[in-house]
Amino acid sequence: MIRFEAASKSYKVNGALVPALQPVDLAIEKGEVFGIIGHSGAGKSTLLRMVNLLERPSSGKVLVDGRDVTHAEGADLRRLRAGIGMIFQHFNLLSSRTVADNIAFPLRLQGGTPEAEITARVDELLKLVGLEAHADKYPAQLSGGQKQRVGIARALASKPGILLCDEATSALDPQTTASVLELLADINRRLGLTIVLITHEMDVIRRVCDRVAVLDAGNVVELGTVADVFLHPQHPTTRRFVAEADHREGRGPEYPGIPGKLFRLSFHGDATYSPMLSRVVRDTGVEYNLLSGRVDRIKDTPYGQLTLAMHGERLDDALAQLRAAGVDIEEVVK
Ligand SMILES: Nc1ncnc2c1ncn2[C@@H]1O[C@H](COP(=O)(O)OP(=O)(O)OP(=O)(O)O)[C@@H](O)[C@H]1O
Repeated sequence: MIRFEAASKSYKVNGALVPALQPVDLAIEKGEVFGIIGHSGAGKSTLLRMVNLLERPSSGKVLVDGRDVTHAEGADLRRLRAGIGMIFQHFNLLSSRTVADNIAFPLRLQGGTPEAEITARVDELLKLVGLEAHADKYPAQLSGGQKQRVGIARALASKPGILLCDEATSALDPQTTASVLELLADINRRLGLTIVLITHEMDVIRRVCDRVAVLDAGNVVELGTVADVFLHPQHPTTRRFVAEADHREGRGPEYPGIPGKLFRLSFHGDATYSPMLSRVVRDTGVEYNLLSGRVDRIKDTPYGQLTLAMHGERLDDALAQLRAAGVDIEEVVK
């Protein structure tokens, strides 16, 4: 539904062209929540803003719903943008307008919608984002989380098929972040909306996204389902993001003198809650020390990750049994 075909971007700085994004090939499916993660300056905003042509690619193409929109102008561009909502880190609300008027703003700007219809739509959106009681307040009277809810309602006013989220939770505390992400997941499920979000936090990706692209210095260096990328990060940049999200320990020097080899065991889905480790340990007689562990969720699916030091004569057998039961095992170099 959204395709980048060798889409690149360079900016003119002091007369010289500076590359921000190398040619990117990427397909984002209808109805998925797609995350783009990268450090500051990696090119995330540039890539996101090419979807609604706030930035035009310097080369290559952008296709939305199968249509090449790279050079869309005038009415075509307006139609494209009406079908794509956007929310921002700092909400970008109009401070002199009430919540209801902020939400109604794009419909009034667009024109052609009768006022009674606008009022009904605003009521519906206020309910969707849980702000029924705040319609007549001004942005300054709202918390950050409430402001972002207004931003979301406003972005959905013209019933877009795509929602772009530009660091939408970066200015919010962890609890408010969780509730806004939950709202986005709910909207995705209920309205079948395609959501593309950019973030520098792996935890945001883990909570709501189906797939993720990792950007590094203008290149997509890793792309896959969140479970694959989160549990088996390949690129050094991805590994760093995952380690930050995990507060992960388990690298050699922290465990001097621990006998055996170190392994990271990853469980995903039903395997997470099955007692297979104790079964295998009993059966093979291997010994283990638990060095670190975490059980959590990737979107709606449980996962677990344990770092163990294991030793025993039948270690290979134990590893083979665990693998056969669907556990991913990675040896950690001490
Ligand atoms: N309008 C512009 N003019 C010149 N250079 C730009 C412009 N916009 C972005 N850049 C440069 O392009 C590169 C990518 O920027 P971009 O904003 O896409 O990265 P980002 O990953 O979104 O970073 P951040 O997380 O800090 O917003 C950076 O080096 C940035 O300085």
